[in-house]
Amino acid sequence: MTIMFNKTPSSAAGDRLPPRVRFTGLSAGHPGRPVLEQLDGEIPALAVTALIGPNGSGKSTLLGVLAGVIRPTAGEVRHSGTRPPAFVPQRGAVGDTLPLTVRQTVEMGRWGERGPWRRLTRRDRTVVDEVMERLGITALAARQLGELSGGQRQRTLMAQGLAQESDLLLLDEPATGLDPEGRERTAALLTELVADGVTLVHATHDMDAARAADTCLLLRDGRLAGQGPPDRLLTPTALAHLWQPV
Ligand SMILES: Nc1ncnc2c1ncn2[C@@H]1O[C@H](COP(=O)(O)OP(=O)(O)OP(=O)(O)O)[C@@H](O)[C@H]1O
Repeated sequence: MTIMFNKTPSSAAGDRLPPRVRFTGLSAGHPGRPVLEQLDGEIPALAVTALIGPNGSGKSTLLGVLAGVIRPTAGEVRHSGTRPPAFVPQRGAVGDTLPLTVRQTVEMGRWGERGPWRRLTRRDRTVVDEVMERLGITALAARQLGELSGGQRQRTLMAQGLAQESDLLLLDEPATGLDPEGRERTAALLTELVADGVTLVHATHDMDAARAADTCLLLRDGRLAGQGPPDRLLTPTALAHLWQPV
């Protein structure tokens, strides 16, 4: 098993960018539970990739591997970026009872840069201010995480991810449970982030969000069932096959 970070991305003008992440023969899972089996694929740079598949097909596990929080049991994951990825988990995965305000939660996004016990610099505070403004949560700064609605908590976690200023943002179902306006704002934000130089991967059950992505990875029972642009990949036949019982 190998995980590599390449510090020198080649970006000669006009060249097709190398993928931000390439994985080959990738197997991974949880203690006593193998999930992903022998995946070969890539995450194109400066694009939105949607991970699609039924419940339990391995989307969150793949995000965990890309984020570096789950170690592959076999295969290779090769990163071409210069910064560690930022991972935004499903909002349900974050405890309601954590005694943290919204601002403190977003500030944790700077810990990778600063360490948890150091004072934040002026620049750190500016980054935190900017991402909170961008996500529309400035007015919630002093509220406890546990007092927020689902959508507000989702935006707070997203702000924490953005505060890391990574060039690879991994989002686990960022729009689940949001109202239509919230889903539209999330979709617009993803497009803006790519324009800002971020590579995005999001797991989703929302077919509109998947169709708006540049590329899709279809997972079925821990295996890669397809990879490519949504108009080619998300055909009625492919989707019917994906959701057939294994
Ligand atoms: N912490 C864990 N320990 C053991 N098994 C786990 C753990 N997390 C997930 N699993 C199992 O791994 C498999 C893949 O789960 P994963 O969360 O990656 O699927 P998913 O495609 O993201 O599902 P969903 O759409 O429901 O979020 C499932 O069988 C799940 O039960």
